[in-house]
Amino acid sequence: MRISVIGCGYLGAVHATAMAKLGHDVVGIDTDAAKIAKLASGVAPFFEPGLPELLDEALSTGRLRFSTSFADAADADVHFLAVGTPQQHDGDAADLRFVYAAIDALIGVARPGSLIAGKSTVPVGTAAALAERIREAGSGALLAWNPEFLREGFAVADTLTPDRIVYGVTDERATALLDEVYAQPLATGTPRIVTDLATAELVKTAANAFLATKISFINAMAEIAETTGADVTTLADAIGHDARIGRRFLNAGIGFGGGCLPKDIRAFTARAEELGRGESVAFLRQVDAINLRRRERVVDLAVEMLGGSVYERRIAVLGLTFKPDSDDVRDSPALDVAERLNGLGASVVATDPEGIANAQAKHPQLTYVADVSEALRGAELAVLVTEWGEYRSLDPEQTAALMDSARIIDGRNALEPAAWRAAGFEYRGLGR
Ligand SMILES: NC(=O)C1=CN([C@@H]2O[C@H](COP(=O)(O)OP(=O)(O)OC[C@H]3O[C@@H](n4cnc5c(N)ncnc54)[C@H](O)[C@@H]3O)[C@@H](O)[C@H]2O)C=CC1
Ligand SMILES: O=C(O)[C@H]1O[C@H](OP(=O)(O)OP(=O)(O)OC[C@H]2O[C@@H](n3ccc(=O)[nH]c3=O)[C@H](O)[C@@H]2O)[C@H](O)[C@@H](O)[C@@H]1O
Repeated sequence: MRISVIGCGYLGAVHATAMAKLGHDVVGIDTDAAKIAKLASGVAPFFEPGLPELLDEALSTGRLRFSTSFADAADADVHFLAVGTPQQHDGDAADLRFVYAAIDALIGVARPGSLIAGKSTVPVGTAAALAERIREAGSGALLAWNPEFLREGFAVADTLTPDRIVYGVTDERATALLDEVYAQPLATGTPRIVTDLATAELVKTAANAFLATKISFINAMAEIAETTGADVTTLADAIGHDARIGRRFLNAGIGFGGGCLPKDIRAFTARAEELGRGESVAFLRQVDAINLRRRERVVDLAVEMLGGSVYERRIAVLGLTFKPDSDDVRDSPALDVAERLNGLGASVVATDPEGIANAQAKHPQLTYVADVSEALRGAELAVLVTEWGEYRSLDPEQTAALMDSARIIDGRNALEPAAWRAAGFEYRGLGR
């Protein structure tokens, strides 16, 4: 099939490349010329394990190309819409301007009978409004919503072998086209849910809201554990054995960040309020508040451990990205903690295996070093805020030898407390 992917950010670049891997003839379109030039030359514009190899392979087969011109999408059978839907600058709602700009551009080129399949995460009701806009413009293109559930760091596998595929459709022709697109994963038994537009949009929003709630639930338990001397990690293991609860997404720590969970729960709340259903998801405000409190907790702990002030004290911040195996620092709790400590006058030295360039672009005033040993050297406190494998496997004795004082905050509960304490560390986790 001929496929266009509109918007080649984290989602779109992976989707375009994976579609070529599935045997389709793909063009990726983005308004960012620098990004398109990189992708076209085989360079992934962000860190995602497995993507460079897949990109190379797809480009070499000739099945994948990139362009800044919507005209190059004109002959596609299916256009995937993967532009950003960030939080508005002055509120919680999603900023849909990129979605509308892309739809308007597509209306100008899409063939009658071709399908525009939305992958971006949008407030419920958006797809119906877009379908109306397409119809009013007299375009014969169809619209479907086909939300995406990939996780950064596992994006390639999540796209090639998804847990499920959801189509929101109003026309059987859309289902048939999407079945052709996903023939390969469907043939291996991937569950396919065909529904209406609103349900498809809501499935995505609900999934992210649930995941965020699960994380804030365990972080709320961490707060109680901190007051009672209980251990939240043991608690998570114990409740996680109940298959109805499950252990995944019960890791307490400095909480969730990234380009999706935080903005998606806020956009959901804003949309529900618009619909007069604010009370139905009012708990999501608590989910957000619990999450943000965890960042403050780490900063308070740092102040406490350094005897009341971090001013001019050297602190090594290990991690900048919102999670390991990503270079994404959008709404990163790790970067936020580094920034807050810096704001209190601490002498912060931050490090990350992949996130320094993006962090530097956002917060140029922080001091960054590429090497973790250099970050630790002379520090009076280490704060682990992104659980990269290389930080998890740090040797406590060697770490103590590098630092001025053996103090560590394990903001992701990723270390073995006994081993660090045995090496002389004052070790503090979150809720343990
Ligand atoms: N990042 C992720 O892991 C996932 C993201 N999503 C959703 O996918 C959407 C995109 O997210 P990301 O890829 O992370 O965002 P992003 O910000 O990395 O990428 C968006 C891209 O769209 C491009 N763009 C903006 N306006 C355009 C236009 N009119 N025409 C063509 N391109 C245009 C931008 O230049 C940018 O490259 C969001 O709605 C997000 O919630 C959903 C699942 C996973
Ligand atoms: O809509 C999206 O963009 C995506 O958002 C999340 O994926 P992602 O943002 O890549 O990252 P997650 O693995 O979900 O982690 C999100 C945040 O939660 C934190 N987290 C995760 C799990 C946990 O137990 N505890 C915890 O604090 C992570 O450190 C990270 O900051 C969802 O997991 C994807 O299914 C979804 O497609």
